[in-house]
Amino acid sequence: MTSLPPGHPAIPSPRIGVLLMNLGTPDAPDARSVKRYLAEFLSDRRVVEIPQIAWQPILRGIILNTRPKKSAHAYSQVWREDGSPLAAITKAQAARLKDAFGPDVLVDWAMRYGRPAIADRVQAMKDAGCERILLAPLYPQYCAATTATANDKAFAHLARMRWQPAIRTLPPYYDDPLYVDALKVSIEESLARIGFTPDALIASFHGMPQRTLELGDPYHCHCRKTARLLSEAMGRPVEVAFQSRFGRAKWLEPATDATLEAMPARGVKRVAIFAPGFSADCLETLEELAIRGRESFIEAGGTDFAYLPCLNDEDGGIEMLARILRRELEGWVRLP
Ligand SMILES: C=CC1=C(C)c2cc3[nH]c(cc4nc(cc5[nH]c(cc1n2)c(C)c5CCC(=O)O)C(CCC(=O)O)=C4C)c(C)c3C=C
Ligand SMILES: [Fe+2]
Ligand SMILES: [Fe+2]
Repeated sequence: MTSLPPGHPAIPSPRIGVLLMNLGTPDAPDARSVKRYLAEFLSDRRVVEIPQIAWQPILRGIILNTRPKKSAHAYSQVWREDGSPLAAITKAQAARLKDAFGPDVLVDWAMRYGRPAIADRVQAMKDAGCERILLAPLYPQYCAATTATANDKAFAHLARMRWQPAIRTLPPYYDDPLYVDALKVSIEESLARIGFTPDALIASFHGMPQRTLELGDPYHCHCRKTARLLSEAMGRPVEVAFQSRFGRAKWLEPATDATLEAMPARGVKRVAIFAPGFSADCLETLEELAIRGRESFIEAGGTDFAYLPCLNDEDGGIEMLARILRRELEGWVRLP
């Protein structure tokens, strides 16, 4: 607190908001909800970079008539009592960070697609008196299809305000020692629990089209650097693979599924796989890696498979997020 002359009324500290933003998820694991979610997600020009005039007929005519049923089944396999894992974990992260920052900082969470909507939560912060807001896309590696589109959505809402709050955005933290160390500690703790010594460690990142890399998106380099720093920190090799291919275009390689299927023939029969690009476990980790990845690895002749969880709302991950967010709040508020 700055010291005030005697008798001067206390100046209320401006309220600060921290908005955690993640990708989004359907409201329920049924085809209707998934269709609504995918229609919004896959109409985002940051995500599918094909001219809308060519893309919308494919999306509306084919994809939205076939994919929702399949995806809904996948979601139903990982759905929790408190909802979609991505939403439940992001909510828990916000609750824990609230405790870390004390009463001067309002911490909330929102999703780029679906609910809670970014515009609604930015408006709620403004209505609560936040004059300064830190937008925090929870993606360690920058990708226009994730980081930029989340920020865009917040800015689109701010564009409608006469009296805007001041804004900062959390930079990507793919090479931050705090992040790399949190990953190392979490992975080593998980490895101590799985009951076997893996022949290989695989870092599986979400993929994106190869063309996006050629157009200058730094995502691929960010993923590679995270894996290199992690491998150096752990003193052991970490293989990189890219998962969740979507559509017919060429995506980043090597693909996680092909990597897992090829390993047993190379003599790699025990693997541990983790997903450092996801700040919370979700469909892509719990279903694609932990369920389908295991099945295809064992079918290909593997003997032991372990999926190691994301940082989620565990102590190490929350402490890391609190510290990187705190750095961005510097000068805005004196924190406990
Ligand atoms: C972490 C980074 C992510 C990048 C990069 C990314 C790119 C990307 N994704 C699609 C298509 C789909 N992704 C889907 C789910 C999904 N994707 C991410 C993260 C990234 N996506 C997360 C966290 C999730 C999980 C959401 C959940 O509810 O748990 C899906 C939907 C599920 C399905 O039907 O399979 C699609 C589709 C593209 C085209 C893309 C391009 C750059
Ligand atoms: Fe995705
Ligand atoms: Fe690269």
